[in-house]
Amino acid sequence: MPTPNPISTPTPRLTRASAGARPPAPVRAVHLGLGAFHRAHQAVYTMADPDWGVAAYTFRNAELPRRLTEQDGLYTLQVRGDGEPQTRIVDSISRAHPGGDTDRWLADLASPDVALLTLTITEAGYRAAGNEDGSAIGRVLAGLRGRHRAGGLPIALVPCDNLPGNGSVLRDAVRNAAEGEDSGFRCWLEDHVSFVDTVVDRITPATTADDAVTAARLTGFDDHAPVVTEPFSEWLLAGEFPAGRPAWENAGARFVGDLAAYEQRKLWFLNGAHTLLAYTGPALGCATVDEAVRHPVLAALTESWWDTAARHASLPAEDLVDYRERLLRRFSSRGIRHHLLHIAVGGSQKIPARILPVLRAERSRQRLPEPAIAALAGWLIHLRDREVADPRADELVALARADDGARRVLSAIDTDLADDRELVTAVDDYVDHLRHSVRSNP
Ligand SMILES: NC(=O)c1ccc[n+]([C@@H]2O[C@H](COP(=O)([O-])OP(=O)(O)OC[C@H]3O[C@@H](n4cnc5c(N)ncnc54)[C@H](O)[C@@H]3O)[C@@H](O)[C@H]2O)c1
Ligand SMILES: O=P(O)(O)OC[C@@H](O)[C@@H](O)[C@H](O)[C@H](O)CO
Repeated sequence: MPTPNPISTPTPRLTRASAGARPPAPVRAVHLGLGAFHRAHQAVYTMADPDWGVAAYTFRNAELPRRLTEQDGLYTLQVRGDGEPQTRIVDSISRAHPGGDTDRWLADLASPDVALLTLTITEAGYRAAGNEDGSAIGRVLAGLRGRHRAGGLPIALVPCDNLPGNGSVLRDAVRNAAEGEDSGFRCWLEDHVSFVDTVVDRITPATTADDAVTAARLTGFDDHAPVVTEPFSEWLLAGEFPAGRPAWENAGARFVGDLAAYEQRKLWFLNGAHTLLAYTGPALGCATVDEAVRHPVLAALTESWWDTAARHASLPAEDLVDYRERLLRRFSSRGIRHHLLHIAVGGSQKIPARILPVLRAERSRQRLPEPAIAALAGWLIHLRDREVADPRADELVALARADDGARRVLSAIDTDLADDRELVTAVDDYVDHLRHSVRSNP
């Protein structure tokens, strides 16, 4: 006998009403660069303080804010370790807007209720000058100008991108962009705008179509904007919040006096290893971080990178041992499929902060550290063979494809290293070595 068809009820769309969520909190924080990471990190910390709601803006994307608006700002966070994912409905985004909604942006930044602006605009976002049409820095400057005119209440700017001294980098970018402005506004910027330094950490890959299917299975809601992330999360901040801030510490954020040692640990050990794997992994046939750290050659290179970086790091050796062990577990997790080619974007902005400080320290001791050379050689292959997404792509691809490509590419990021013949030869030899490895392990 045929089994009768079960009566299927449609999965309800995720909204505040269907999920029984609280009404949106009043907007007191603005975010620029609404993507996966903001939703897995800052928005989750802000949930710990129900008095604070976020108005979140993308840079250009209009689709994500449309989906989030249809869901009253709600979305599912899937936290994936090695077992069944845990889910959480995040409700701190009160409004979502496309970056092109300029009137709303200016009104939000001028609002006396708004006390802070967080940013995830990628490393490249800090490069573009404020006067470049529609640049992130230009938008921030326009917002601050409007705030100054509207009464000039103080505000904190909180960059959450993986850059050394991200608060200072943002302050310099805003100051430079404001050079032609009137002195009243420039003085207000100095006195009333605080630039907070942060170290942010939570591995959050780009969302895939399957993630929505899993979210529906786990929560019973149809969610068009889910995010997948890992269990680990860290947020360290140093700076002033002159108009107040959410109680982010309730969710584990830490406010510290000096970030330098933590920043070095994060950028060298986590992001440096990611950068190394992003450029060597694809050359050895690996697509994701977890695959790469299971490849014996890449696993050995990663350990060797950490040994090399540890020789020059400021934190005590025992802290670094713990950190490395935990990193290896995070990188190996099968719950997170973190694509190497996604991490490979923007090498010209990342290599100088993550690989070169260690390389310079090693060269000053006449050592040729294999993992740093491997990262540079892998980057060269990437520039020669792949479609390159980098703010300096045109220039770098042309340099990489020239006869003495290694020297030329190095000269674009550090002229002293480009004059180091032993290093240039080692990078060239490593390119041959990687290409030979691919041929031997197709
Ligand atoms: N994803 C992570 O694991 C992670 C962890 C720590 C820090 N971060 C930081 O967050 C950033 C964003 O990561 P994500 O996962 O949200 O990426 P995403 O691709 O989901 O979103 C990126 C956001 O940045 C905007 N953007 C892109 N180019 C820009 C530019 N030139 N100027 C201004 N804005 C720009 C995009 O429009 C989008 O809103 C990263 O670049 C990194 O600095 C990410
Ligand atoms: O574009 P990047 O290199 O800044 O980021 C890619 C990953 O290395 C990064 O997003 C890490 O997952 C993150 O920094 C973990 O906290």
